[in-house]
Amino acid sequence: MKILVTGRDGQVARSLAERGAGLAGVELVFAARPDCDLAEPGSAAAYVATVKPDLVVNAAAYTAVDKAETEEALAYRVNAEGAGEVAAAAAAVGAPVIHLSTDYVYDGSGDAPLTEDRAIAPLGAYGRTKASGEDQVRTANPDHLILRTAWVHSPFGHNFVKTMLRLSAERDELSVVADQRGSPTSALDLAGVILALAERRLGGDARGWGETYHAAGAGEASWAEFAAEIMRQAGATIQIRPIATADYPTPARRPAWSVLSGAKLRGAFGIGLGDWEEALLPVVARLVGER
Ligand SMILES: NC(=O)C1=CN([C@@H]2O[C@H](COP(=O)(O)OP(=O)(O)OC[C@H]3O[C@@H](n4cnc5c(N)ncnc54)[C@H](OP(=O)(O)O)[C@@H]3O)[C@@H](O)[C@H]2O)C=CC1
Ligand SMILES: Cc1cn([C@H]2C[C@H](O)[C@@H](COP(=O)(O)OP(=O)(O)O[C@H]3O[C@@H](C)C(=O)[C@@H](O)[C@H]3O)O2)c(=O)[nH]c1=O
Repeated sequence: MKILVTGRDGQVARSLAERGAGLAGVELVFAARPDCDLAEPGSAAAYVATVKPDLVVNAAAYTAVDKAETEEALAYRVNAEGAGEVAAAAAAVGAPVIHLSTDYVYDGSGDAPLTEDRAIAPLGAYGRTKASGEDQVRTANPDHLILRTAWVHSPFGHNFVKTMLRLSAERDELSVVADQRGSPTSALDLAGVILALAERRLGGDARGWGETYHAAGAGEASWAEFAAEIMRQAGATIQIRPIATADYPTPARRPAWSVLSGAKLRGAFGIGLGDWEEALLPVVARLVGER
């Protein structure tokens, strides 16, 4: 069985490569950006038609949250139209698609873990383009799973854990927002869940497909608490100073509350991600070890 993953060099794709290496009966094919460029109409269709996968994971995306405020047309092309084209290309070869979306489709209201039936209302351009991407995937390929994840970190690419570790080597104190709460997620754990879902589907069990699920680390944290735990695990002595969002101005607005409930995914498939603090341990250990 052949699984095609777009966005070869991203955090989730590289985690899929690591977790999926040596899986019996599964061939993973990774599409690099030039070969399957979601910004180029027709590129995904041609690539998918050539590879003829049994299942597609769309892990490619425009993920620069602040930059998207001034590049929304490009972000829309990649995250909305491009995602729709990947899903349509999968449908054309009879393949189901697993598409990744984000907690930034929510407006940040709430004080209990969000469930998937909550109305979406993105605050920024990135979230808007991802919300539209969900719709385009649903329309283009009814045989889909949309997984909304959040606050993704890994030993790969760019992420908050790497930023915090880099800054901790340069400063004595770090100011980090304490009034945005969410669900830190290890891309490695997420990859394990994606592969489990894909294997079950390729084994012929399509129950639970055609739906949207949350797939994020269990528990919750503010960015400041996330940063403090990163420092604790890294053995760094730097002080994390909790601040308000207003004291850390950014071009894009971010949700104040985007803690995601994993109950629907667990109910449908009996799987989910573990506690975020535990999932962070191997990531921090690897990154500290690489220094
Ligand atoms: N990172 C996070 O915190 C979160 C991510 N998500 C979602 O999860 C998914 C995976 O995210 P993650 O792995 O972290 O993202 P990354 O930013 O690490 O990787 C995204 C990949 O997409 C590629 N890409 C960008 N533009 C294009 C394009 N035009 N055509 C083809 N490929 C392109 C990038 O290529 P290049 O390497 O050349 O830049 C990169 O390799 C995305 O859908 C994202 O929206 C959801 C919630 C949180
Ligand atoms: C670097 C830094 C950030 N912050 C704040 C800014 C922001 O509110 C929060 C996170 O900042 P970042 O810009 O690193 O993270 P951001 O790019 O907003 O991360 C998001 O990426 C996209 C792709 C998603 O889908 C989301 O789930 C989420 O993971 O931390 C500080 O308070 N202090 C700091 O020193």
